Amino acid sequence: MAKSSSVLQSTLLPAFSPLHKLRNQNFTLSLPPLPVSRCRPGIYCSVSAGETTRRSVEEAPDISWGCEIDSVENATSLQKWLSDSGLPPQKMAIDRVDIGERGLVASQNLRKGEKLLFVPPSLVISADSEWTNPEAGEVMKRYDVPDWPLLATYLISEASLQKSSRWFNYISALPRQPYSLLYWTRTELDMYLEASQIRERAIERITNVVGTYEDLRSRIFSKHPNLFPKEVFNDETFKWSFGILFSRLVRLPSMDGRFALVPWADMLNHNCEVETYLDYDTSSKGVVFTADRPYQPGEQVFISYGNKSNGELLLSYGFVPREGTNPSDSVELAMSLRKNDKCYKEKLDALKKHGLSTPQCFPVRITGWPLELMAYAYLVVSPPDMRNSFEEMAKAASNKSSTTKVLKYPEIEEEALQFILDSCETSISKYSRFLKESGSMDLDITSPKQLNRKAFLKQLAVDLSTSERRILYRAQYILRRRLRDIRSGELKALRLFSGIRNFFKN
Ligand SMILES: C[S@@+](CC[C@H](N)C(=O)[O-])C[C@H]1O[C@@H](n2cnc3c(N)ncnc32)[C@H](O)[C@@H]1O
Repeated sequence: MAKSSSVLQSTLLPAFSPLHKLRNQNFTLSLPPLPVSRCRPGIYCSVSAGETTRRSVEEAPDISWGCEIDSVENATSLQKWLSDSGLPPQKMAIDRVDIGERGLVASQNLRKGEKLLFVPPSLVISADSEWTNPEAGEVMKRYDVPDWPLLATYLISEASLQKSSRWFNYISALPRQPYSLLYWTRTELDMYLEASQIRERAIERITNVVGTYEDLRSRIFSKHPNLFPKEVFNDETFKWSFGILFSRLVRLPSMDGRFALVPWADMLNHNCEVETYLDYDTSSKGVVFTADRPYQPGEQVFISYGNKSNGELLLSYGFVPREGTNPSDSVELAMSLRKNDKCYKEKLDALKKHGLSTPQCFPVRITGWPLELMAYAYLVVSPPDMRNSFEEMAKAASNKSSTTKVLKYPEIEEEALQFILDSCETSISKYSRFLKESGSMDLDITSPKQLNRKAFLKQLAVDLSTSERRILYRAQYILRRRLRDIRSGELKALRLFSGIRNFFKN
């Protein structure tokens, strides 16, 4: 399903499309935003289960690199290797933490405004990094592969070379199974995220990853099987490498917007209340962030992954911040043209002309909804005698309108608001049904490990649904109040009118 508004775009949002769609275009990726998340001790998500994974496991070997996400041992070796390789002495250390399992913790007082990290470019992985297997790198460059699939292939290539790769210590400390919706099976997505539009986004993303791998396989790997053997470069290893990229890749604005994996910096967890981002510092020539608050020794240090909704955080990073703590939270509301509309085709053509469709999703926030959504609602409810305005409405709904003028059609405002309210209520009822049923949902468990996984996924889905429904409840409240005001205003006008009429009669 398409999304028209750019409200959710942030500089740190990964946008990813398969090669067959984006050939010769640059992939645009970036890192994530920052809400406070709840710690869920004792629940781990390290087991693959479900039909997709089972099938893949039969076809391809398990990922044999990386570690359990809470492993501090590998992180300690990483820390040592980084300092031996030129990372300056740090005021933070890797440790087990309440939020995010492993994270960076202040080892001394940190001042607000202080620059931290200073990871040199030699320790950063980007599209320009040297390949331990130079022939494989040459082939990928010859095909002009864009950054995202290039980096995904690079990561697999280096991981498979184990100790011969200079990144061995880094890769050993990466999670063997990154938390991300890429690891949810189709059944799990359908069962747990049935009410949320994030389900569609996850399916789309999984399809893109599979499509990208298939494209690389048919165009490049199959022609160079010695350099890219199937046992190493397969859909399972690509799921892993893309999972790592989605949850750890950053865009560095001061390095010409380059995408990079920054060892050490990628141990920082996200907090919605923090407003500081990673970037390259031209004066110190290293990747830094500036502390936006003081930290005491032992306190966990956070950065922002960008202004992302809870759904987007779940999609890329596999966690949902605690309800009400994410000021950037939003929910996608789906709206559709009415099938029995006499002007259905004309309206659809107008939408298509501006890159929109039916159904179409718009982000609703706790503070309100975008003007594009209102324009779309006007188009849906407008009668045939307003056909001259269809074009203007579709354009305004697409966010491409050059004027900042707010569309106003007083004659259909009430109907448009009622239409949005109906869409909200349809969506609310889906969330309520899921939340009610989730209490008695059969988890179909066959082992204790699966119990952990299923309970974990279900909890994430409940948290996401609760936070998305909360935004819709707020929208419902505002819409009802507005409609009440309009209707009572009309009533008053009507009374006034009949009063005047009676006056003249008498
Ligand atoms: C860039 S890595 C941060 C380091 C990571 N904690 C580790 O141990 O490798 C991003 C991952 O950290 C975790 N994470 C980051 N911020 C979090 C938060 N606020 N709540 C829960 N998990 C978080 C998620 O698993 C996410 O996919």
